[in-house]
Amino acid sequence: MDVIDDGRCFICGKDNPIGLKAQFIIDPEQRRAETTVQIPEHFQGWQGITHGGIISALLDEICAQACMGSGMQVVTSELKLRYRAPVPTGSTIRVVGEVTGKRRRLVDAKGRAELDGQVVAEAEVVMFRLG
Ligand SMILES: CCCCCCCC(=O)SCCNC(=O)CCNC(=O)[C@H](O)C(C)(C)COP(=O)(O)OP(=O)(O)OC[C@H]1O[C@@H](n2cnc3c(N)ncnc32)[C@H](O)[C@@H]1OP(=O)(O)O
Repeated sequence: MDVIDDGRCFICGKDNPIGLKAQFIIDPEQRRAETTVQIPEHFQGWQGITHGGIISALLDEICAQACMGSGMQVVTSELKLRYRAPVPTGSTIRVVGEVTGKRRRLVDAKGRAELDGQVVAEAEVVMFRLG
């Protein structure tokens, strides 16, 4: 399986006009990635509350970025999520991911989203290494 980054990812793509255009701080030694994003109003589910799928996508992406930042090309195989608190649209959240282990072609990672220092969602992710 080949994957291509053409800049149109709805989380990170610079060329996706309706995307979040997230930018990442990558620490390859710690196998860690971090981003801070403001959630636009049009990403709501319930009135005024960010859709859970958006939070999920951010946690998926940050874990993928932590893998890619440490030199591994991956796709997501499995994602387990815990939503701890609602995220109001318009708010700015910090999303952090890190690689926690490797098993043959599988890479384990975990991520968390924080609002004002409070963890609002956590994820455990299994990535599949390509190549
Ligand atoms: C520009 C930046 C973009 C960032 C993107 C963010 C990340 C994403 O959103 S990626 C997109 C979403 N993910 C996908 O589209 C992936 C879809 N899935 C697939 O393509 C395939 O299932 C894939 C590649 C994961 C595995 O494919 P395949 O070659 O069929 O392997 P498969 O036979 O299923 O598994 C190989 C081995 O790994 C094991 N395995 C795979 N996944 C898991 C898992 N989650 N847990 C345990 N074992 C697993 C299998 O059991 C198997 O083991 P064994 O060899 O012992 O039988």
